[in-house]
Amino acid sequence: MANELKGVQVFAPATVANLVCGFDVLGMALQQPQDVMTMRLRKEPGIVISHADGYDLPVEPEKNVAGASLLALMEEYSEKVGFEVIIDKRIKPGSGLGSSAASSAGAVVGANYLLGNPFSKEDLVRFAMNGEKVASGVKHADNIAPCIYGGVTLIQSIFPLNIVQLTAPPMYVTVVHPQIEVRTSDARQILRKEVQLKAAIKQWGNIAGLVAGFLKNDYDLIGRSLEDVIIEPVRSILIPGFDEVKKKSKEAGALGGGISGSGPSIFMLSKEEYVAKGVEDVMIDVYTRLGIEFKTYVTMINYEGAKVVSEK
Ligand SMILES: Nc1ncnc2c1ncn2[C@@H]1O[C@H](COP(=O)(O)OP(=O)(O)OP(=O)(O)O)[C@@H](O)[C@H]1O
Ligand SMILES: N[C@@H](CCO)C(=O)O
Repeated sequence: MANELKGVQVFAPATVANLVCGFDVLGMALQQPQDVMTMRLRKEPGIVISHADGYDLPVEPEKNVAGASLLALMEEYSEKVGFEVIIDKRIKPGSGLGSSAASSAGAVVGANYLLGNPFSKEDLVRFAMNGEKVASGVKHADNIAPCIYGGVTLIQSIFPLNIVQLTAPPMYVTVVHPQIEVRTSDARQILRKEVQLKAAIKQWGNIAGLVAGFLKNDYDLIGRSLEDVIIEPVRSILIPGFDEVKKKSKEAGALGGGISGSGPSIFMLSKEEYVAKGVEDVMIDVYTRLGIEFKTYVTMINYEGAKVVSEK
């Protein structure tokens, strides 16, 4: 039954995909930043998108990731419906913090609520993956799943979709976003298509170690497993200051970290808040010296996914 309310406000969190070693399979939701969306049911079918931010993103439904995700949802809904969507992005597009996923996930979470929740979370991930296809050319769910489920998620399989929610201990996350844009589509194109067996063995050992570390609340194991021998060596050259930030953050006590999603943001995990703040000082120092504009966040893992926060 469609909700008779005029509209809802939805918050959709930033996410860190890959979590260093888990390319396309692991992701985590952050408490900050979060996109804000206002959604209403329309009397007429169709999608009307507008923006309350200065990013000049497309308004055509099939070009905007929110619209593409809603079109997929509408195709499976039993009746003809229409939505109005106002997007206020607080997660900069192309940041590597799951900006596209937040719009895709937020749109389908809001629509589901307005329609009286006919769809499961897994359905919503499936719909929102159509947005990722628009943004990066490929359907992947490592930002979408944590954005919808919250916490840390594992995409065990994408076709058929199998999402595993992982428990994870509280962690502080320090993020630096150098203000350069790295498009996910470009950052995927530069990757090698073949992997050496030796590197693959190292990588799947690290993925298994990281998942075990989360489930066992074992911070040392988490730290030891935050290593990527396949993707990071190729992509990190797109991010000035990457090696220095990583090295000095670990010296400051961080468990470890790496490229957030496809970059350019870098994230580091810490067990304690004072360490996370010391890591932020490291990041500020590196990017100030490099003369590159940047933004930092000290935040935490977010155990909640995108949600309706108020009815309007
Ligand atoms: N509503 C939207 N929000 C964000 N990006 C959008 C939206 N609609 C279309 N796009 C397009 O998607 C691209 C941004 O997605 P991209 O995946 O490159 O960045 P990201 O989501 O910040 O990074 P990552 O997926 O690595 O975390 C841009 O080309 C942008 O124009
Ligand atoms: N797994 C994706 C996340 C970015 O959207 C990548 O690294 O390309």
